[in-house]
Amino acid sequence: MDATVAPPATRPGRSLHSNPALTTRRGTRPRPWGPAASGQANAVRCELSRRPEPRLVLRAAADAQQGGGGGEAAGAGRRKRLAVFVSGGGSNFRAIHEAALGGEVHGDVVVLVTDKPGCGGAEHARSNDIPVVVFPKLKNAPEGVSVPELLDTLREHQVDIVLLAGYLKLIPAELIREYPRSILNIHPSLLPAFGGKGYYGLKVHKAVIASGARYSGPTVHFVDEHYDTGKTLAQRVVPVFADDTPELLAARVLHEEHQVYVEAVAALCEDRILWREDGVPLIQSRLNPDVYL
Ligand SMILES: Nc1nc2c(c(=O)[nH]1)N[C@@H](CN(C=O)c1ccc(C(=O)N[C@@H](CCC(=O)O)C(=O)O)cc1)CN2
Ligand SMILES: NCC(=O)N[C@@H]1O[C@H](COP(=O)([O-])[O-])[C@@H](O)[C@H]1O
Repeated sequence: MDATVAPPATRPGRSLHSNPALTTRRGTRPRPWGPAASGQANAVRCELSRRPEPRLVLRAAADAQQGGGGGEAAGAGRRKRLAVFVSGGGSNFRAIHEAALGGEVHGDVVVLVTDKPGCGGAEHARSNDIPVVVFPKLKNAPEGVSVPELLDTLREHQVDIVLLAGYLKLIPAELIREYPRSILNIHPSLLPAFGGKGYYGLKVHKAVIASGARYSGPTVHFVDEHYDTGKTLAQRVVPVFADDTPELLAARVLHEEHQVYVEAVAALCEDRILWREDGVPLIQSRLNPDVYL
């Protein structure tokens, strides 16, 4: 499918989602977020600035000669088979698993991969009869599999989509090639800021606070050969407060992670990811196919 979408002016009757340029209204002093506010549901008052929509030339993943979601209409197609990679507690894994069981995600977690077989994510998998595979093979995890063995295991489970959820090892290029435009990661900062080697867990939030940034939030991105350099698919924004600790900020970001990752995974499972001409992936709204997020 190659849908060229012209600006609204020439397309009466259909409106595209305007990219909101969040600006405070002239003369309005931005109000503080959250607890510092006067108890109202405060946010910076914004107005949508309607700019002429850029011409969107969109292609479904299949049409872009890539793997990943096919070209079926949104919501069509069989349930996707998911592999989730974790290294820690696995709260994002659990959010995705619960969304799959509850019907929000049109897929099923069929295998859990971890470098830490005793971690919370692996425990959750075992208690839900989801097979656990250890990767990579390490001194303290001799039961780990090699890259070819991992690929064979994912094929045996007929995995369609790979989801990294707090996994702390570099995904090898062989896996990237096997699953083009079908591997997602959740990172706890607004990439490209505060990403790359050494940026994981509380280290990310410590760096954000030390930088003086006033906003942070999670990024869902496609995975390429390097840490955190793949194409951004979705983000959420949270405030950073003056008295924040890394733990407080981590909890605020994690809450948003659980929602934005489930939304992104749901879109990938329903083939609602379209690729803009310049290579940026967009989520097609489930409610209105003319809206791209
Ligand atoms: N090929 C890719 N592999 C992985 C990606 C990716 O984008 N491409 N994302 C990471 C997840 N991640 C950030 O989101 C990330 C994880 C770990 C590190 C890191 O510096 N790791 C340390 C080792 C830490 C440990 O073993 O305890 C390191 O490599 O020295 C950075 C970013 C998952 N894989
Ligand atoms: N750079 C990778 C990274 O820092 N990932 C982060 O690890 C945490 C895992 O939590 P979870 O195990 O509860 O999902 C999450 O905050 C995730 O964004």
